[in-house]
Amino acid sequence: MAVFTPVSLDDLSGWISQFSLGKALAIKGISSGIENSNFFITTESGEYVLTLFEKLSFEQLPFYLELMRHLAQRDVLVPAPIPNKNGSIINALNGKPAAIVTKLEGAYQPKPQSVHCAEVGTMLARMHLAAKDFGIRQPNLRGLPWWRQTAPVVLPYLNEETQNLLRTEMQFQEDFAASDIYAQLPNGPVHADLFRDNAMFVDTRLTGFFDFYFAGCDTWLFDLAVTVNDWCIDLPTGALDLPRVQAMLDAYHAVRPFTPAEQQAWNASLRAAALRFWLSRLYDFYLPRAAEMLTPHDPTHFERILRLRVTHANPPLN
Ligand SMILES: Nc1ncnc2c1ncn2[C@@H]1O[C@H](COP(=O)(O)OP(=O)(O)OP(=O)(O)O)[C@@H](O)[C@H]1O
Ligand SMILES: N[C@@H](CCO)C(=O)O
Repeated sequence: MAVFTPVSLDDLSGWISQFSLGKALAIKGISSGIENSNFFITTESGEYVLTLFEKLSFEQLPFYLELMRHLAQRDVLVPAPIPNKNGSIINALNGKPAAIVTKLEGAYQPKPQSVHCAEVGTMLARMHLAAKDFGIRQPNLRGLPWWRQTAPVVLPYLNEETQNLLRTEMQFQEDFAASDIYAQLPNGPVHADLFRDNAMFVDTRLTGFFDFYFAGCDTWLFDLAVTVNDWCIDLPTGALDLPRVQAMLDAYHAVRPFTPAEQQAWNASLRAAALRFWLSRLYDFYLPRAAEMLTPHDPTHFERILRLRVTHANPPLN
């Protein structure tokens, strides 16, 4: 259950007249999201996704939706926000900010193979390049400053050995973020949450990335590390699957070649990406928000991934 604010066909019929999409024909709630109320809608012009934002405000939304518009205009495969007749892409519906975006074909790929990872690598590199001249800047709100706030909050829930891991990794990441190598890493707007359930495929053809609501400015390498840590692993152990890693890295590199600084920073970035999701999962697990309805994701998954990235040699960037 994940429609928090209901929208009837009647509600939609009046509201949709501000868009050039024809009459509303059908609306169906989508059950899988946990942040927003999402609906598939059908109008005389086709099928779309309607999202009512439950937490993000009118002031916060332009970064995400304008980024999607910017990318879609540059042929990056992402949902394109549909403007109303005044050009506005964020409009109130039933008391919430709402947007209509194009519907991506296909379904998410729960068991990606090398061919899927290569498609994702290519599109990720294209996305980074296309976002370079995006005019709105927002930091990654789940970056180092957020880790600094969150680590002390979750530490009391951990045993001593795990506390040591977290403290040691925080220090490692502080040093990394302050290093000359880090300062040389190319950066810009990134997705920052490109897990396998945030991309659609028709067979082996990628049809697009979605769920941009953790996007922000960070290093491109961090974004790639987040993506590799989910798409290219054996899920039960967290171990990297070398053919899938190689397929993703090769495809990315073919579009946007890695810099020498990135080659040196790869291992630290894989660790940073593991730490980011370990922390957010620990926080959601031990400090669930009052109205949270769904079971939180397992934090130990990213604890395992972090331990592996620290102790095992990781495949280099070529
Ligand atoms: N543009 C789109 N095209 C096709 N399907 C979409 C699109 N946007 C969302 N969906 C579908 O809606 C579901 C929920 O969307 P999404 O993951 O963005 O939800 P959310 O509540 O915003 O975020 P979260 O995944 O963090 O819970 C997706 O799993 C997907 O099936
Ligand atoms: N991708 C995140 C969930 C938030 O989108 C996780 O797996 O922890």
